[in-house]
Amino acid sequence: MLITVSGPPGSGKSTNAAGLAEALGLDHVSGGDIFREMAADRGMTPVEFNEHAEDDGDIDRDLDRRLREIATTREAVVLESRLAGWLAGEHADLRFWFDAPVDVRAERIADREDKPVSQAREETLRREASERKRYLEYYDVDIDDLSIYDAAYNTARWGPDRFLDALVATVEAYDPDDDEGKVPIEGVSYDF
Ligand SMILES: Nc1ncnc2c1ncn2[C@@H]1O[C@H](COP(=O)(O)OP(=O)(O)OP(=O)(O)O)[C@@H](O)[C@H]1O
Ligand SMILES: Nc1ccn([C@H]2C[C@H](O)[C@@H](COP(=O)(O)O)O2)c(=O)n1
Repeated sequence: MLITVSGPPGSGKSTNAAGLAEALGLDHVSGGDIFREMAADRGMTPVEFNEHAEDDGDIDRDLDRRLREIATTREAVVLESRLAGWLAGEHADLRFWFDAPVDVRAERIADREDKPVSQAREETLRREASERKRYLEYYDVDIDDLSIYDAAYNTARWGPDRFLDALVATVEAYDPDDDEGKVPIEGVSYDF
């Protein structure tokens, strides 16, 4: 089984993808971990590397190529990244989208990164605008198009434990032999 988890910064992808993988006995592959490894290899912090990615399109393409490779060759994985659902395409059994209001996400990020909420909010909005433009330019992907997802959640509506229970229940209700309503992914240029 391949499950993808996508969403904006601070939506709870890493935390809940890890929990889901553990609950289901699947591997967890985090785009964030690979991104941080790539930053460390170049002697940069993730924040510096993020800024660098705005000028150097090869960073997104390199990360996304690695993630697509994983999506198309591995099984029994929860794959989590901004574009995991788009990258996995038809290889994904289930594609999830997580989100939360920007004020909530800014608070979470401020807490996680020990910075003022106003700074986290401003950085997050700026980064999202930059990513939106890059994904359109590189892959013809409109990140605001949620039509490809099998389920989209506002993680702020659920406490962490109840959210994980809801996710596990959704996966358990999944029938791999039933393709009814599955949205095909068309028009993406996997041009890494
Ligand atoms: N359902 C939830 N309810 C409340 N808090 C949550 C929930 N899910 C995750 N969180 C908290 O939100 C914070 C951000 O989560 P996480 O790091 O998983 O986000 P992310 O989407 O992976 O972010 P990024 O894209 O920036 O790496 C964490 O501190 C996590 O504990
Ligand atoms: N093309 C990309 C670029 C970045 N990501 C992810 C990986 C991390 O979770 C995150 C970077 O950290 P953040 O900006 O949220 O602090 O973005 C990706 O999935 N695809």
